Amino acid sequence: MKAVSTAIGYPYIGENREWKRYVEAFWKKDLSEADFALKMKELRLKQVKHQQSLGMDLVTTGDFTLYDRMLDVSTMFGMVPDRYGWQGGRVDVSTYYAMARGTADAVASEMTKWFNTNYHYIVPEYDGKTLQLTENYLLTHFEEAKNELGIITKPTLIGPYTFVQLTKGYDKTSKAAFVLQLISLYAAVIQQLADAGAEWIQLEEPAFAQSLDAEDVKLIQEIYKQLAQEAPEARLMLQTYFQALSAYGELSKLPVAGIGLDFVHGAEENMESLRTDGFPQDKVLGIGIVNGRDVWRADLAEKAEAIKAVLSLSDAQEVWIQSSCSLQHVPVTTQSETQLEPVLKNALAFADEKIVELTQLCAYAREGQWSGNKSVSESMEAIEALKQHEVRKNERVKKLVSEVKEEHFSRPMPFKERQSVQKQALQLPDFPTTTIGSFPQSAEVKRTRKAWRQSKMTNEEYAEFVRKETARWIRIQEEIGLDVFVHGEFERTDMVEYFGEKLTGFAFTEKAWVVSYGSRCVKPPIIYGDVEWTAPMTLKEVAEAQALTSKYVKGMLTGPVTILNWSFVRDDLSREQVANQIALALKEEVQALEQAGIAIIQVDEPALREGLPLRKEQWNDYLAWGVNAFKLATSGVKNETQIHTHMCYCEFNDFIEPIRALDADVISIETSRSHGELIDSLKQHPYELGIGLGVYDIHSPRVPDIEEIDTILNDSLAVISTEQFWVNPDCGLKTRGEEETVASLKNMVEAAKKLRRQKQPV
Ligand SMILES: CN1c2c(nc(N)[nH]c2=O)NC[C@@H]1CNc1ccc(C(=O)N[C@@H](CCC(=O)N[C@@H](CCC(=O)N[C@@H](CCC(=O)O)C(=O)O)C(=O)O)C(=O)O)cc1
Ligand SMILES: N[C@@H](CCS)C(=O)O
Ligand SMILES: [Zn+2]
Repeated sequence: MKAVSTAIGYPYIGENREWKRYVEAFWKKDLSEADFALKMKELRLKQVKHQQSLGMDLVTTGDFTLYDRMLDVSTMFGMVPDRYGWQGGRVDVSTYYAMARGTADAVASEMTKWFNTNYHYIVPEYDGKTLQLTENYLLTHFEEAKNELGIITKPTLIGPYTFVQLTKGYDKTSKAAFVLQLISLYAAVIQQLADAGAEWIQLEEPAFAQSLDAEDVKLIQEIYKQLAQEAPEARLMLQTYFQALSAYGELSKLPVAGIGLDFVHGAEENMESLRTDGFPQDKVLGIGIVNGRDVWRADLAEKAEAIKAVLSLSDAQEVWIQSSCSLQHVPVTTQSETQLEPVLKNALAFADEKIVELTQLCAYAREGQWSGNKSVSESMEAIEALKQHEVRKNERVKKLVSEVKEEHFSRPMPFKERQSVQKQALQLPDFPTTTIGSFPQSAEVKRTRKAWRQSKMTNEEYAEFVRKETARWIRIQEEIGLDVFVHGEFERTDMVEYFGEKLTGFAFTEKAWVVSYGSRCVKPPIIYGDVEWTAPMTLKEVAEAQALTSKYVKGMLTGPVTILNWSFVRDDLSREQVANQIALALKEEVQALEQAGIAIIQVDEPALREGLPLRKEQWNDYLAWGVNAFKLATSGVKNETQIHTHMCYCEFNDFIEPIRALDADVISIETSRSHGELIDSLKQHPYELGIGLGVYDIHSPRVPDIEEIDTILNDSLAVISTEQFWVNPDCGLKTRGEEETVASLKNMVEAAKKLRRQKQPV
């Protein structure tokens, strides 16, 4: 039997985030377009060569992007909305980045979460224009690897069904025209690749793992039938991931040469499908066996058993031993980490280490046995050593978790009554204005933090810097005229990493970056032990800020589910158990803030929705414990204390009920890029708690004018009453410049004042 090692994709940022530096240098005009193109090409080739040097049999191309791979497909097919002034032909790099980031004249395209990950893609917009093949970038990437390195790679692109599912702008009537054009263009791209010598072309179809109805299955069958007819020579590898393949019986018969299944996140169901329906003899089976979503070293013996079990059910003549999904969701290599304690480091595997595991498992699959390989026992020992680590044996945490009772999950007074108590206590004006938490992380803020981290500054000097920056922004907020202030989060690198550094059970890394959106990266902490609160984490900064003003300063915490979903999490406990540990730690912080006189406390949960399973039938289970974890952290406060939460980067239209279940007194949510849709949704599902719909997009340097905000506010009045109405931007302002932030917020405050005048009884 033939066995091939491969990965669905590889992280493009580079070991030292070189990719990010080049992209941002180009944006700042520190790099010319020609030099930028050259640097990108060098990086692509380096990454292909590197993966081959690790022993991988079949390296992927097309997993590299200048911003986002969904945007790559949109622009390849000429799906460029008119507002960017594109005249046809090749989509130049400035139009490409205009779509991603917006310009002074044109708002950016919408951005949202990629399935259940912390990666965000640019939502394709279909506006009825005829699609066209502008440039086959996949061919360029394939040919450069072939010609310059002599490596025949496997080009990959987001598959047509997933692309259609994630595109906005068509309706029932225009869908058929859109899909038909799209298939022909996909076929043309694929055929060109096959003609150029690509032996395999990979189509990524994570949407095949979502819940599919009969109509979806029919559409998929039509798309793939048509593709096979139009590109008959191409060998297509259909990759599904993040869950088991839905409608396996029908979809495993699609006219493709191979199918990849996720045997990590959909293992049981995929195994059951193999047992029931078998695997087509004429197809290659992709066995997604090494977890592309975690950072843990694989237990090779266990994985080998799993491969054996799959093989016994499939009878495939050729298998690919591959990652469960693209490795873009994990950092590049553990070798860059110099500070991690050995027991932990030894139990970790990032992308490069996972590739080595794939090659080892592939050799096993090929030979049917381990041949003189120490890796199996080494992996078992590393995992066992971590299991026995003291950090997993915290009796205080175990006791606290065991003492949690039903009453800890809810506030004693229902919302309506709390609302009047809080109205009385807080005495805020109608349409109170506020921000989401962070203010610009200027170059000076980042430089100072870097100097402190490198011990070039004492703790006291750094704390004094943060205090001054906070005080400056308290004055700025006073000048702007906001009603509820924030301290600005200047002490934080990242809203999750910061808490990870303060709580026990977390490890943080030096270079373990993954892309979150565009060039923005995050360094998820690693939860490897029991999570415990040992001392206040945010109190000093918030209390100092509060002492500087008579306005309320919101306490600012990241919620338990967001900390969980944006970290790499130990796999020996359930996610629910870890969420409850985090919630109990946050509960202590909430109480510390309240005792210090902080009257409004915001607990952000932007990642609650992203954690939803791909299958709708599994949503309730997840939401039950997710919502409870939030309530566990926030319900212990007095009735007068106002709990806020915040969410962003997601579709809220089907999420109003879970938001209500949080029972937060106020939620601020991102809506400016999809305001109309949320208003429609709120019409259908009235919401009675406090709510602030984001009034401007914070991803773009563009300053919204008063009229624009005014329109959004007035539209919102159709679904939100004065008693519950808050005014705020979409999200935190850490990525923005100071000047544009102040100008935007002044306009926001003016628009709120206008609304107050408009609503005043005459
Ligand atoms: C709200 N969002 C978040 C998500 N996930 C998170 N974990 N956190 C989030 O806030 N998911 C959804 C969204 C995604 N949004 C963003 C927004 C912005 C960023 C971002 O700006 N990332 C930064 C890295 C942040 C950070 O940790 N910065 C460090 C500096 C690290 C660094 O690069 N230092 C440089 C020196 C810098 C200098 O000299 O000026 C170096 O060491 O060389 C810090 O602030 O100290 C990014 O740059 O990408 C992410 C997600
Ligand atoms: N409080 C955080 C939330 C981001 S989702 C911020 O303002 O950056
Ligand atoms: Zn946000």
